[in-house]
Amino acid sequence: MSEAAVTLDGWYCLHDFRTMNWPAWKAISTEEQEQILAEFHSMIDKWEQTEADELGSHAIYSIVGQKADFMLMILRPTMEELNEIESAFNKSRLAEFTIPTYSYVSVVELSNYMAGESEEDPYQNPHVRSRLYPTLPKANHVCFYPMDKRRTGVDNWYMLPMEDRRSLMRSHGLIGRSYAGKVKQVITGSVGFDDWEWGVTLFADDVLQFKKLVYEMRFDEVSARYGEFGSFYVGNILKPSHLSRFFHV
Ligand code: VOV
Repeated sequence: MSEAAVTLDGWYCLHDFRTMNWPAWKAISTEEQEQILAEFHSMIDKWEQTEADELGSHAIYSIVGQKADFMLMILRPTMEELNEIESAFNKSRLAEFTIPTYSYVSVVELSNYMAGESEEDPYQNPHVRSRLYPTLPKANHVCFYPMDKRRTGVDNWYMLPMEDRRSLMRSHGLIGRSYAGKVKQVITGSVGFDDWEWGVTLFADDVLQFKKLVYEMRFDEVSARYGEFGSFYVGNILKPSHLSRFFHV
């Protein structure tokens, strides 16, 4: 049996994708739309307070293409809190005008492939903590997709010796690092939680950097040989101050 990777696990994560029922939204009065958006704004105000208190984080992006109109990404210390937020949104008036199209449940994950031999408790290390409990960047763009590592025939990631996986991940990390300052990644683990093994959420101010990074990684062995990918979602930041423009019909 291969040595299992040991993970450090941070905040729980929900990606919630919604499509707007624009015909229904258009059918109500402007006044009613304003009341509904005010309720949504007060929900976001609460999330912002939680983020300021460093007890969670969130991101709201409009999604380009027909897979969804917008995405809520929520990070919280417990699965119960994620569920409460999801449920509060579903009970809000705005939700009556949305159609759920996709969701993803996971937890922020760091693996020990790059970890050194240290006696310290990684959960006390400020750098590790900032990655396990991140304040999501307010970058112009987001890119989300779920992925697996292959388990077929000779290409079985889970049967590779730890040392081989470590060296493959080192090469992966080097490519990633060359995008420092351009793309920020949040890797969330979802084994036992959702249909794929990881969620990959990338943030960038220049949307083209997603394509460049993902493409470059396709040629790197860990992605070329072992990566399997789900649907990609790409979008633009939806700042609270721009919500009325987004919902204006
Ligand atoms: C923005 C750049 C970037 C950087 C710097 C980076 C670095 C690193 C490091 C150093 C490590 C290992 C330690 C840890 O931190 O966990 C990882 C880990 C991981 N990555 Fe990564 N990755 C990036 C980016 C990045 C992308 C774009 C993808 C998608 C792959 C692709 O082909 O589309 C990805 C995937 C992953 C996954 C699924 C894991 C977990 C693998 C496992 O088997 O456990 N990742 N990653």
